[in-house]
Amino acid sequence: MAPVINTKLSNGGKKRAYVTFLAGNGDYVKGVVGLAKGLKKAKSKYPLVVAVLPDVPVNHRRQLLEQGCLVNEIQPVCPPENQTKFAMAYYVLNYSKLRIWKLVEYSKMIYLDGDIQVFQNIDHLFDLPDGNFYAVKDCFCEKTWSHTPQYKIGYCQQCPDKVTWPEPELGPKPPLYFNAGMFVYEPSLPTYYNLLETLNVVPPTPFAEQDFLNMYFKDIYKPIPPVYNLVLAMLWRHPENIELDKAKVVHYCAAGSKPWRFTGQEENMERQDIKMLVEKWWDIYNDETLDYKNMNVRRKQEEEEVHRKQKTPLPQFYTDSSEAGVLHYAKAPSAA
Ligand SMILES: O=c1ccn([C@@H]2O[C@H](COP(=O)(O)OP(=O)(O)O)[C@@H](O)[C@H]2O)c(=O)[nH]1
Ligand SMILES: OC[C@H]1O[C@H](O[C@@H]2[C@@H](O)[C@H](O)[C@@H](O)[C@H](O)[C@@H]2O)[C@H](O)[C@@H](O)[C@H]1O
Ligand SMILES: [Mn+2]
Repeated sequence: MAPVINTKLSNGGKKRAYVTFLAGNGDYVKGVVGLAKGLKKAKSKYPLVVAVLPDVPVNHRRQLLEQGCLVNEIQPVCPPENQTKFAMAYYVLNYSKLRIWKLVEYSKMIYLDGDIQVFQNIDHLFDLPDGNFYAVKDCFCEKTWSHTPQYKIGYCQQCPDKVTWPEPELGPKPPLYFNAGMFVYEPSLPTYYNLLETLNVVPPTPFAEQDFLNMYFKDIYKPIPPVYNLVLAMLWRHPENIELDKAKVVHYCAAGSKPWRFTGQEENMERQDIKMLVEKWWDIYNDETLDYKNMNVRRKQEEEEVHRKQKTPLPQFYTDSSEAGVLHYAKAPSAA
């Protein structure tokens, strides 16, 4: 019997963090910088880990460090050789997201795509019961789904009664399917290694790692409300399911909606709600008060103000170490 490996740190592994994924030397780094600033504006109390592929250049990594991100280099994950035509050619690199299951210094993490913005605090999602995989249901109505039977018959899980699933012809209804741009999960080495082993024997499919994760976690997947991952296509496909002003997380995944390369030319990009959401993204991206270096200055000023108001001297610890010029550890009072 193999010894049970304690994959959690000795401190009970209660560390939590947000995590995103960055590949290449292109403009997605802007998405991640925007996400880092959005989490700060939403006063999240957890850090943002950025899992970067080796091809992410040093100056992009520096930008992320300057925003207070924890940059963690990961190796690519390549699916087995296959003739599959991915819905988007670059989806093949998204399999590398699977490396985030190896981040076992954290007991629970929230994964967010780099084209996501967090407009309201979602830290409470870390308190969801362990042992499940939480994510928002996707929509099958965009033409990116034209290869699927559900698209062909006009079935979508967002409105399952509109076109009922024809079991006699197509067999059982597909299980609930989530968008893999945002999910709450628990890093685990056994799960990580089993994910990679399973990937080697499962043929790739058009939505790459999103299809794979849906297959792998289908028994523990628990849907959470769309306010936690507003897939933009929902605005024109299922407006009845959306209350835009309540959206805490917006996912700029519709074709042409990436704010940092927005032209407004693609289908649906002329909509006022899309333009408003893109503008909201830029307001955060351009807000210099959210830059980490400025936040540190502001935090120091706030602390000094508190000490001034309380007329309390700085703790002895700081004055000693500054005189001694070295940091020494304050001795904990003896238990005896
Ligand atoms: O050139 C790229 C393409 C994708 N990504 C990362 O992979 C995620 C998934 O890709 P994308 O969001 O474009 O897919 P969509 O949600 O639009 O289908 C992105 O959010 C980024 O975090 C990246 O870093 N560089
Ligand atoms: O690699 C597959 C990707 O699949 C998903 O995006 C899709 C999906 O949402 C479709 O339903 C939409 O129609 C489409 O626009 C959108 O790009 C994830 O957002 C992304 O993180 C990633 O997993
Ligand atoms: Mn995305």
